Amino acid sequence: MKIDSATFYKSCSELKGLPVSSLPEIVFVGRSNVGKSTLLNTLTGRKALAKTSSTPGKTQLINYFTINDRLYFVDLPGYGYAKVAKGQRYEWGRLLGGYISEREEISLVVLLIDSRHPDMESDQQMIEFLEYYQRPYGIVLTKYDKLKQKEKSRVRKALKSFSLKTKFIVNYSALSGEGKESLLEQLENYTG
Ligand SMILES: Nc1nc2c(ncn2[C@@H]2O[C@H](COP(=O)(O)OP(=O)(O)OP(=O)(O)O)[C@@H](O)[C@H]2O)c(=O)[nH]1
Ligand SMILES: [Mg+2]
Repeated sequence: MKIDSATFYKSCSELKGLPVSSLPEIVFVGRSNVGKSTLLNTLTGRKALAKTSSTPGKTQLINYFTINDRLYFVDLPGYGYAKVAKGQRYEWGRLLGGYISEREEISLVVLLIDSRHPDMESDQQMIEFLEYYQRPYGIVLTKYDKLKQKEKSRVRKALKSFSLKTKFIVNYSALSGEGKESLLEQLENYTG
């Protein structure tokens, strides 16, 4: 797909605040700090569309962006960040889990996994969750620029053992732009 326009639409702190429109939603999930908001910015070519931070836990709400006036990209709070207060973690988990399991408009979940750590338990749990609720999902390996050559061949192997139902695996670097075109091509199939 080609992105002609991308604008912030709204933030939701509760499931009942989600938009009532029936546009398809492509959702970006992953551990805190994996690069979800950064990916949204590089993918849309809008540097400051989504707020990013080097400190985990930046995105705390469900953020909607309107793409080409016909679908939404949705940026979610990350999971797996131990330093977040317990009550807050519970709250995010509830929001995240409720959204993914119940939201009918979701056409694809893009699961971002740090290419340096492809075997985190929380990511495996997310994959199980997605498969349980029969959500179509694809995997993006982020921060690919940080990998050494030797590590690159190891990553996919590690992933393949537990992510059998993924629609795609794309290597992505926000720094070099690697993976951007192939991810856009994959997303084309889920624009409704
Ligand atoms: N080297 C490198 N750094 C990246 C890449 N993508 C993201 N980062 C850095 O990773 C950090 C976290 O990025 P965010 O996009 O804010 O991460 P997030 O997943 O939205 O995090 P939360 O909102 O806390 O869940 C920032 O310092 C980014 O600059 C990448 O492809 N390569
Ligand atoms: Mg974020």
